[in-house]
Amino acid sequence: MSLTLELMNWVLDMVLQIIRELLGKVTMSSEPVNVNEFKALAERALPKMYFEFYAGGAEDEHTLKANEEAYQRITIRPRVLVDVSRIDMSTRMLGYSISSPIMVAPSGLHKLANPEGELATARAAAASNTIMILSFGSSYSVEEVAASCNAVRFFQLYVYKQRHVAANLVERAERSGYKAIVLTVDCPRMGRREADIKNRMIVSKQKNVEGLVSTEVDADGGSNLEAYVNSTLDPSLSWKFHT
Ligand SMILES: Cc1cc2nc3c(=O)[nH]c(=O)nc-3n(C[C@H](O)[C@H](O)[C@H](O)COP(=O)(O)O)c2cc1C
Repeated sequence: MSLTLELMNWVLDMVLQIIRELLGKVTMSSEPVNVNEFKALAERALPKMYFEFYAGGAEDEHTLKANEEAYQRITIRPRVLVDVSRIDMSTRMLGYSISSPIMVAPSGLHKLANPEGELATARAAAASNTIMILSFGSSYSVEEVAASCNAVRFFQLYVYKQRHVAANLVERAERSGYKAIVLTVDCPRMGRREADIKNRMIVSKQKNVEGLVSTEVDADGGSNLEAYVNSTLDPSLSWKFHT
């Protein structure tokens, strides 16, 4: 009798063990393993308007496609029988050591995807021992991101028609310990992002310019975002730039 009970318990344990393993495998296999799978998850998780803001490009998206295809033309040439047991991809950027030549590029409005927005991105940059480039159009302010973690931070600057805005942001970034200014020079006009127009993409409050300029926008037929950028950024910015 006791032998039968023992046997039953043993079988039950085995079954539970197998179920646990199976469940484990199911969870593991549904974990995203590459950036395309993360993108598919984001599409499911985010409102269409926000997903297309992050994932979309301008006009017919020729440049977006060309950028992705460019990576497919890069081939890594393996050199066999080389000791790769210890790999060091670390490098230096403007004198700062980073774990690999990969940094966080500036992109605006992270809070549309997650309430922690750029605070979380900066934490991830710190954990990966790389540099966070905070966008001028961040959802959290220069100061809030600086206070949230000790990642090496650069600040990306757009130059507004009102030059005092750029001066103010540079001063605040310097005061908050940002180590470099990354000047964006390819946005004298916002690209015509058709998905944003169709979605009537609303530009959220520009945290960094609160109190400096009016954040009210007249959508003027285009997307709210396009109208905002085109009415604020200085299209006359050139090599002759002076304050
Ligand atoms: C959703 C999104 C938002 C972006 N926001 C900014 C920005 O606020 N400032 C900026 O200088 N560049 C911005 N960029 C441009 C990126 O920093 C980067 O230069 C561009 O995406 C090209 O790199 P990629 O081919 O790796 O995407 C943004 C790009 C995306 C996709």
